[in-house]
Amino acid sequence: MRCWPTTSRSCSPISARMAEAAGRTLAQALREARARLTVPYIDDPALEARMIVEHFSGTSRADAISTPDRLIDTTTLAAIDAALQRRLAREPVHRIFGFREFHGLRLSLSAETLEPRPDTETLVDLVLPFARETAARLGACRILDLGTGTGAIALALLKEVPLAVAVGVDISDDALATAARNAADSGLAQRFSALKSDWFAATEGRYHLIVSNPPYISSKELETLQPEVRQFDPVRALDGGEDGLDAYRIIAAGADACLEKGARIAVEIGYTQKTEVEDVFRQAGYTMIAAAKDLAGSDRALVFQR
Ligand SMILES: C[S@@+](CC[C@H](N)C(=O)[O-])C[C@H]1O[C@@H](n2cnc3c(N)ncnc32)[C@H](O)[C@@H]1O
Repeated sequence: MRCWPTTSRSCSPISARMAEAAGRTLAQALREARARLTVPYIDDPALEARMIVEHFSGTSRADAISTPDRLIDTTTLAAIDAALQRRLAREPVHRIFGFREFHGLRLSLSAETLEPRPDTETLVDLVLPFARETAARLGACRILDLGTGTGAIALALLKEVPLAVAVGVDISDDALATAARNAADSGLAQRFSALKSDWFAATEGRYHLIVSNPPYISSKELETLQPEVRQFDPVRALDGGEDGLDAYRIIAAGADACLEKGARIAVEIGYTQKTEVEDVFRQAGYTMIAAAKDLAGSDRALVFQR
């Protein structure tokens, strides 16, 4: 662009305004987003930049390769810019989007739901054969999901086991509303009930399978969590009490009254907690019959039976 000698202003503000008015190409938007996200606390800036740009521009990886020169309009650029600012303020990408994929389901998030983690799919996969076998043998599998949050575990099991029904318990009204919405959005509402309860306090009936990813971080560890977790996941979903085991003790002590004969209890655990959680359930009369590690090779899910 030509700068007229009669003006004392430098060229760049005019260039910036013109570029803004004209938008950016997809390749430019991706490059700029990656550069902005290149900060010490983001492990993979290229990946996160791509997720944000693709989400707000409605483009795909294939578009970035086949049509890198396509123009991104200024409204979309403003949305990308706002998302990048939120990410730089440590908000996780899926919180910014408002949803997260879990076991093939798209789950909405809300203020009081934990963002479901891929590690939790380990628990789902570990109990699926039992849920399928129970449903095939009895014509039903009744599942109780304690601390359901978005409904992630219960809904993933319902999706895979058409004869199963589930009750998702939570103490948070916001989480229960989100779980119910996720059930409806996933076409699973007829087999899912959201129940407000302090663990077992309001539950009724007996179940073939209890599943839970309870809060399991010790209270003193909470302060050491990265800001993405500490500031954006609800504390009630994280805080497991002084030693992180409070919820396991409550579940182990209260499960018996809710279990059918031969029923199982499956819990997610923190990667250092296998022995302690096994002890908690052993003292309550249960035997550990299966355990699984997550994709990183850490202990992640345990299954118990009387
Ligand atoms: C770690 S989050 C798990 C959420 C979801 N199941 C998942 O795996 O993504 C724990 C959940 O337990 C719920 N919770 C905490 N205290 C509870 C209580 N006393 N009774 C019932 N649910 C509780 C929280 O609200 C939160 O949704």
